[in-house]
Amino acid sequence: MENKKEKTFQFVVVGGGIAGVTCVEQLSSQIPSADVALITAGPHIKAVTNYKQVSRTLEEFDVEEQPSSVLEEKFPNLTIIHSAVKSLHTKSHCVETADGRVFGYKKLCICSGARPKLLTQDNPYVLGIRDTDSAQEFQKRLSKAKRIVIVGNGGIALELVYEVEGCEVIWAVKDKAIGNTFFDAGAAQFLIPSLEADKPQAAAPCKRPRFTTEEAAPGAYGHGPTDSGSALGPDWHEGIALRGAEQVRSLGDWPVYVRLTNAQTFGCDFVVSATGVVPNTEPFLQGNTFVVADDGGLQVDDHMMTSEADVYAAGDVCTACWEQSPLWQQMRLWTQARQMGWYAGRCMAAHILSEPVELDFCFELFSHITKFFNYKVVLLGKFNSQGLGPDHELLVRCTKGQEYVKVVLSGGRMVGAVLIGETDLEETFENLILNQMDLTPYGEELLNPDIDIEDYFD
Ligand SMILES: Cc1cc2nc3c(=O)[nH]c(=O)nc-3n(C[C@H](O)[C@H](O)[C@H](O)COP(=O)(O)OP(=O)(O)OC[C@H]3O[C@@H](n4cnc5c(N)ncnc54)[C@H](O)[C@@H]3O)c2cc1C
Ligand SMILES: NC(=O)C1=CN([C@@H]2O[C@H](COP(=O)(O)OP(=O)(O)OC[C@H]3O[C@@H](n4cnc5c(N)ncnc54)[C@H](OP(=O)(O)O)[C@@H]3O)[C@@H](O)[C@H]2O)C=CC1
Repeated sequence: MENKKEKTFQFVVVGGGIAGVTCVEQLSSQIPSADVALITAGPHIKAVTNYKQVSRTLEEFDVEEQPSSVLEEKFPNLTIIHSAVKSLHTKSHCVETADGRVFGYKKLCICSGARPKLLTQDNPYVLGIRDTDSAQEFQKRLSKAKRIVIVGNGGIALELVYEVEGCEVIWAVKDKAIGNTFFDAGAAQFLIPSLEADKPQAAAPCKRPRFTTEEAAPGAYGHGPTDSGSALGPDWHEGIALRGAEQVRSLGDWPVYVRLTNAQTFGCDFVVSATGVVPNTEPFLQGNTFVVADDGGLQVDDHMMTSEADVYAAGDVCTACWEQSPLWQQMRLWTQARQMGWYAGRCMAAHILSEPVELDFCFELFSHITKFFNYKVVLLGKFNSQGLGPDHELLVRCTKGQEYVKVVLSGGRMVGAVLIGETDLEETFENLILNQMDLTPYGEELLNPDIDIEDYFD
């Protein structure tokens, strides 16, 4: 391999998604003279735009698909190589691309993302949604569909059941409440009426969601991964019509049938498997000795380093295996991909410059801003009481159709919160979680709507 190397770069980053691009930007601005290469399978790169720090840990931004030349113009020492990495040779510090080229590295960061974890593989009637291509394929199929089955209860399913119009939607959920990855049953109950109501911008004329509470039978149907590009992100469905063909077919005439574990069988035009993701590790594992976490991600330490020397990883492909703050957990999200990519770049540069680097503050507190069913949603800390014992306490305030506020207390201290609607509480609650003040004296007054909580804690 050694003598096949076309060039050796100081830094090589694999993957043009948000983690890889942020890592490259960080490396290029920290050491402008360094030779940096970004190797990516897809034709475009993802860039963070309109970045806004909302509070100490909450951030909001847009994501834009851009031609890679924009990045190369910004950073003259950056080379972008459009090819998939086929193999990695950690001993000789080089990667081989699908078009047969070999590049050496001093430090490497793997940011190859993840792909949909489909119910079954290689069935043309089961789709996953990940990148622009798979979203377009979904839209094309939906335009002719009269009934679809959506399996899964996480972010993608929540977005789809709200957005899809003109097509009967059967939503197969194995939990008792909707949105289990983000919400508890109370928040789910608050959101349900939005599914039945007309959407603000347009009515949903033929939307007939039906809810089941059983898991899809494992022998359902599958289709191979279609995910060479980067993952979609906030507002991915804006600008693409998610409208079906409106009329319902007669029974007995469907291209595919899904049998659920509650013994019900549904015919449909196709199945969307919105059942989570699997990290893209394949080309990197073979011949190397990476330690892989239970969820299939490359294990990384508090410097984003994998178990292989000089190899870092960031974003959806990695699993955070450092001793974590009691208020943070990994979720494969846009924000964490940006934060990890940025921090990995910082660590790689610091290691080359022999400078110390400490775990970034953003990993102190889990925070996420998003939108579901047209409501602003803010999640902080252990928002779903993750990992807490039975002695934790919940305070809830709910105004139907307007807001849902839940606070998680442990030992009298706030450790998490769910804020749905325009509550304006995120900054105050973030502070209360970060400073771990004993809130026992305030009791339920904490959520009293007649008290201006911001003034209260000033
Ligand atoms: C439909 C959808 C909606 C979402 N909505 C939200 C949201 O609202 N908020 C939120 O926070 N998160 C959201 N997410 C999650 C978010 O998109 C991901 O967590 C994030 O994009 C991960 O970024 P990444 O850079 O790690 O990986 P990706 O974006 O997957 O990028 C991986 C990159 O690696 C490249 N690659 C892969 N293998 C190779 C290889 N062998 N060689 C070279 N290159 C390779 C790919 O081409 C790609 O460019 C959503 C995800 C989906 C699918
Ligand atoms: N607004 C946002 O922040 C959004 C974020 N995303 C992110 O994109 C990624 C992909 O989204 P998504 O695919 O929805 O993944 P998620 O991990 O969010 O959710 C997967 C869901 O599928 C369920 N599930 C898994 N296997 C089965 C099965 N065999 N039968 C029935 N249900 C099953 C899971 O249940 P269980 O948990 O019990 O295993 C879970 O409810 C995630 O990282 C997600 O966080 C996506 C869209 C929007």
